[in-house]
Amino acid sequence: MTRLSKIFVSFWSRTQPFQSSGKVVTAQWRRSCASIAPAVRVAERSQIQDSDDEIEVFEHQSKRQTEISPNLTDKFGRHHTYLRISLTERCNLRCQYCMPSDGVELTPKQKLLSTGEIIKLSELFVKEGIQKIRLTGGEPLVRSDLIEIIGALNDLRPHGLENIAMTTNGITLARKLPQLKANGLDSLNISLDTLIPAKFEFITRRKGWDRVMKGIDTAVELGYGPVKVNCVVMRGVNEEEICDFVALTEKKNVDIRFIEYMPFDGNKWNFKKMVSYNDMLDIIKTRWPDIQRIQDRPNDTSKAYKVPGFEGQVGFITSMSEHFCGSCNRLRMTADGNLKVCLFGNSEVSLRDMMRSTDNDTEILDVIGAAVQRKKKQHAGMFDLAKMKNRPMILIGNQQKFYSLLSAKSRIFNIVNHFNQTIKPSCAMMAVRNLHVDENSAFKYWEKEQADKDDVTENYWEIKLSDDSSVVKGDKKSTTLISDHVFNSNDNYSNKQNCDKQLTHVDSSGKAKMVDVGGKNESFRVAMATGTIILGKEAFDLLRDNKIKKGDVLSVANIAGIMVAKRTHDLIPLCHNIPLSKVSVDFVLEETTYSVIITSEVKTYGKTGVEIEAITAVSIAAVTIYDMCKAVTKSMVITDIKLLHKSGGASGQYNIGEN
Ligand SMILES: Nc1nc2c(ncn2[C@@H]2O[C@H](COP(=O)(O)OP(=O)(O)OP(=O)(O)O)[C@@H](O)[C@H]2O)c(=O)[nH]1
Ligand SMILES: C[S@@+](CC[C@H](N)C(=O)[O-])C[C@H]1O[C@@H](n2cnc3c(N)ncnc32)[C@H](O)[C@@H]1O
Ligand code: SF4
Ligand code: SF4
Repeated sequence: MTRLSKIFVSFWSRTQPFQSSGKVVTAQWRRSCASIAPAVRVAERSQIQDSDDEIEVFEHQSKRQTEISPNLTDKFGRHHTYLRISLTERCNLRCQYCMPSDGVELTPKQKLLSTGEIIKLSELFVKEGIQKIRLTGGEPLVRSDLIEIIGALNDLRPHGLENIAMTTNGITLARKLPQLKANGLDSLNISLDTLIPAKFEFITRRKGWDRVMKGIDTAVELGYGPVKVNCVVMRGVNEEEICDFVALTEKKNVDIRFIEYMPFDGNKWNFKKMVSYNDMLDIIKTRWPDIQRIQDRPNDTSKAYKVPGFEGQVGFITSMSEHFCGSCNRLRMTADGNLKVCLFGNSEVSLRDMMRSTDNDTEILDVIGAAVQRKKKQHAGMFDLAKMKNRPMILIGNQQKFYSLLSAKSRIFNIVNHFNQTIKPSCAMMAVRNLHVDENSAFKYWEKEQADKDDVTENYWEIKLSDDSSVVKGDKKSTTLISDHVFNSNDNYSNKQNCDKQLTHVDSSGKAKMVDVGGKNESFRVAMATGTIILGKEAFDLLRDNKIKKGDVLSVANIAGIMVAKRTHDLIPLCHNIPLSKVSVDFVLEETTYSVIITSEVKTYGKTGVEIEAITAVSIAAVTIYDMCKAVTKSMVITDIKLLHKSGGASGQYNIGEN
């Protein structure tokens, strides 16, 4: 059968119940003979010969009766009724999976779409058949004209716009939502990857967990239902929290959507970090075996599930393991005005330039139509995607610029390398550790301190930064000064703590003692710790590719961390022997700094906390990595070991940065 006749059959069959994936689906979509014509023209124009199997196109029952323009119909018969507009490249978070810690180089303002241009393009698209517009970014809430834009979109309803939606990180949502709703915002998706505040700070590199939670609650209170919560699941980062997220749906009308981690330029995607739909479902089924698959909403990216009796629901966005390109109805507009017909496609056309050079809408529509025609049937598959060039999720700009931005951490790594050759390793360790305390500000402070010193004596060293070849000069004395600066602030903290509290591990005669915890109440206790080992390029590459001669480094380090957590009381003199209910040790490979970030989580139901166990697990995992890689290099640095989070017990919750 030729492709053309297949399309005819396909359209005819939509007026009948038809068979799909083994079950009968009643076609909700009705289309007049007249409206078939454009699709036939599409097929003729693109001269498609026998291609792969026909794509099933599911369209939802639209209140709108106007025809979808052929400009928005691709050669596979998919009607594009959903436009995602990125309003900005800027963001007040720095999620690890989305953007580098230093941010991305921003496009100059004059190259970004103005308010008027966004509204004009939206109108053009709506008149062609777009029924839903989602505002996204970057972070759409940082755009000051957001309320105005939503109001203007609201005015497009008579032309057929049915839904105005927004995806946000929720940081400033609670305050702004009432006005956004009043202006016409219909639906809300809010991103939240963890229920642990300290982990939020780790993932997003910023504080704000409680503000996001407040945003979610405000959205529920204002009647958004269900509020969709996006959770990108990454192995070793938050897959342990999947059930906690599901539990949230018991009392809240939220739709928690677990998203498979997707590869974008610069986000260090790695197959091992991705937790697949099936794996996530298995985890949930261990606690709720009766979780049920429920009807998806039309054109949803997610596969919907519900625990019987729970108010909300959960879903899985399976872009990697089971793509949903067959029912794709999406187009995207980047903040600098490029039309992107596929999230993973790298072909883009500038509607901004068209719009700025002509008043003729037909010319713009022709460009849109041609781009839609070029849309591929589906994305390339996760392994190929990982190798492809595509914008980072947040970045709207030039790829090379993005790559030339070296993170502060990689600058620090260069410094370590240099230190190791020129001054005492202990100084290097100190400087690195202190720069790590707050890598940006410490680095700037250090640069500022050294900027005026241009005489190089034997006590001075100089460092060439590989990103811009600039030279930073310093001396050993001032390295120590930086150390004093940072240590002092920490010392102040610990001195204060010591003043406030009596020493619990020393008796009245000054002799060390083990605290008697027999009288304490038992409670559920959790501790999380983290640490970093900087390996250097050679060892890092070998470890990443699992080619270290001694064996599978991360597996051995994982076991070492778990084992030692259980034996902590044998190693740390005054530590109690605590029955642990769980120990996990996870690793994130940081390509830019050639380092491994280790996190551990330890749980118990007992009379005393497990932070020492968590810190010990991280420490020994790091030392194990060192041991297994030392044949490759000896200049590895173990650094930044610290407690991230502690909860349970009478002393309350501790989150790094908060207390
Ligand atoms: N493959 C693919 N995945 C997408 C696309 N759009 C969104 N996603 C995935 O969906 C996740 C959540 O995106 P959202 O901005 O909340 O949008 P959405 O899921 O399309 O939202 P709804 O309109 O509510 O269906 C993203 O992180 C992606 O993983 C797309 O066009 N293609
Ligand atoms: C790019 S953000 C923009 C909107 C807003 N700043 C936010 O975070 O919700 C849109 C969605 O993409 C998701 N996302 C970003 N990078 C991703 C990745 N590598 N894999 C899967 N989802 C990702 C985010 O979690 C978020 O839900
Ligand atoms: S996912 Fe959203 S909140 Fe996070 S960095 Fe990207 S744009 Fe910002
Ligand atoms: S990958 Fe491309 S074709 Fe597939 S669903 Fe996403 S935008 Fe559509």
